[in-house]
Amino acid sequence: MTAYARTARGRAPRCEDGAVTAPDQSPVPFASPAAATGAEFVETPVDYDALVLASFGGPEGQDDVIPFLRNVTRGRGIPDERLEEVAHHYRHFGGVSPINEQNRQLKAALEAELASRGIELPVYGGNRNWAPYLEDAFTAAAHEGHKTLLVLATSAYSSYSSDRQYREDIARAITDAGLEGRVTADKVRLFFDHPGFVAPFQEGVDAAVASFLEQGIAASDIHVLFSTHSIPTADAERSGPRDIDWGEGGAYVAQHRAVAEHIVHKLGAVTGGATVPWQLVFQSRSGPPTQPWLEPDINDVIAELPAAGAKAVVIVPLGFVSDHMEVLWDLDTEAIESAAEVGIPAVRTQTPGIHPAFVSGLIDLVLERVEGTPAAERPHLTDLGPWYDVTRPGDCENVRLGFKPAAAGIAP
Ligand SMILES: CC1=C(CCC(=O)O)c2cc3nc(cc4[nH]c(cc5[nH]c(cc1n2)c(C)c5CCC(=O)O)c(CCC(=O)O)c4C)C(CCC(=O)O)=C3C
Ligand SMILES: [Fe+2]
Repeated sequence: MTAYARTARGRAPRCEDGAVTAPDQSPVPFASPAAATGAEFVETPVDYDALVLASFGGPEGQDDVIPFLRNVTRGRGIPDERLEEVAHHYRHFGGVSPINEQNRQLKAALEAELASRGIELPVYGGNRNWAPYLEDAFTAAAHEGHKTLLVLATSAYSSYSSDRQYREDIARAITDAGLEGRVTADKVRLFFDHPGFVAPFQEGVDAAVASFLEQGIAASDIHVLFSTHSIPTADAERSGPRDIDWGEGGAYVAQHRAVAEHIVHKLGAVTGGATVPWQLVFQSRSGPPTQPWLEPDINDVIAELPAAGAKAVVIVPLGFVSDHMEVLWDLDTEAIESAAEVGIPAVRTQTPGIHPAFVSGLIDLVLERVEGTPAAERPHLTDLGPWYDVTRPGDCENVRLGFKPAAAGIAP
C-alpha cells in the first residue's frame, strides 16, 4: 500500500516543543485509501449482541499484589524478588489499585447511557491481568447466548501495550474459555482524538490555566506538560501502520502530539490568543536501564522549570483514561513532589474517568460499529483520525515477545 493521503498532505502540524502552531483550519476531506477500499474500516452494520468492557485490572488487597504482577509480566520469567520491587506503589496504597472500582463505575455509566438512549446491549466487564478476567466476561456472555461481541478497551492510543496486547489477550481468552468458533470479538477503534475523550482534558487545562492567569501569572510563564506512559522506543517505532512515516516515536508519539496541539490551540480562547509553553513528557518508565524508553521523564523536565522561567506548571495526564496507579503515584505523588522541590505551583488536571462527554463518546464509538458509519463521517479532532477499526498484521507487534495470535485484526 502506498503512503496515505493524510501523510502526503502532512500530518497534524508538527511543531517544536514550546511553540504553538495554528492548526490548519480548512475542512480536511477524508482521503485515506483505506476509507476508499473499506479495508480497515467496517462500514457495514453489525448486529452485536453484547459489549465487553476490557481493561488492565489491578490488585484488590496486599495478597493479590504479587499474583497480579506475575500476570502482568507473564511469559517473561521475572523472579518474585524483582516483582516485589515494583510492588511498592501498590503496597503503599494497602495493596489496592483504584482501577477496578473505576472500571465498575465506567461499566455502570455505560449501562446508564445505553438505557437512556433506549439501546438494549448488555455490558460485560473483564480484565487482562486480574479478576474478573476477559475469559470470565466471554464465558458469561456466551452462557447468556451472546455470540457476536464488541470489545471496548480502556486504552486510547496505539502501541503494543495499549492495543495489540489487548487483542492477543482477547484471542487467548476465547481459546482458554473453549469458545473458539462459538463467539467472535471485534474491537472499538482507538479513540485518542475522539471529541468525547479530549473534552475532559480540554476542560481541565482551560480551568487550570484560567486559575493561574487569575493569580496574575502570565500565560508565557505557565508551562503545560502533557504526560503519557513511556514505552520502549522499539515499541514506539512499531506503534502504527508500518507504511507510514510517523516521525520519531512512531504513531504513539504522533497521536499524543496531535491531541496536545489541538488542546493548546483551543486554549487560546482562555488566554486571549496568548501562547503557553508546552511539552510532551513521559512517566512510569520500567524495564532495564540498558533498554531505551521514550524521554524526557516528567520529573527531569520539572527540575528544569525554574531555569526555563516557569512560574506555574499544569500537568495533563493525556495518556490515561482514569485516575489509576500511574496517575496517583507517578503524577500526584512523585511529579507533584518534584514541583514542590523547585517551588513551582502545580496542578494535575482530570482524566476522562466517567465524565459525561467521555461516556457518551464511548457509546457513540460503539454505535459507529453497530451502524457501520462511513469513516468519512466519524468524529475525530486531528488529522490522524479517525483511527482504523481493524489493525493489520504487524502493526503494534512486539519484537521482544514474538508473534502471538490476536483477535479483531486482519488475518495475515
Ligand atoms: C502504554 C501503557 C499504558 C497506558 C495504556 C493503557 O491504559 O493500557 C499502561 C497502563 C497500565 N499499566 C499498569 C500497570 C503496570 N504496567 C507495567 C508495565 C508496563 N506498562 C507498559 C505500558 C503501558 N501501561 C509497559 C511498556 C510496561 C513494561 C512491560 C514490558 O517491558 O513489556 C507493570 C509491571 C511492572 C513494571 O514494569 O513497572 C504494571 C504493574 C496499569 C494498572 C494501573 C493500576 O493498577 O491502577 C495500567 C492501566
Ligand atoms: Fe503499564
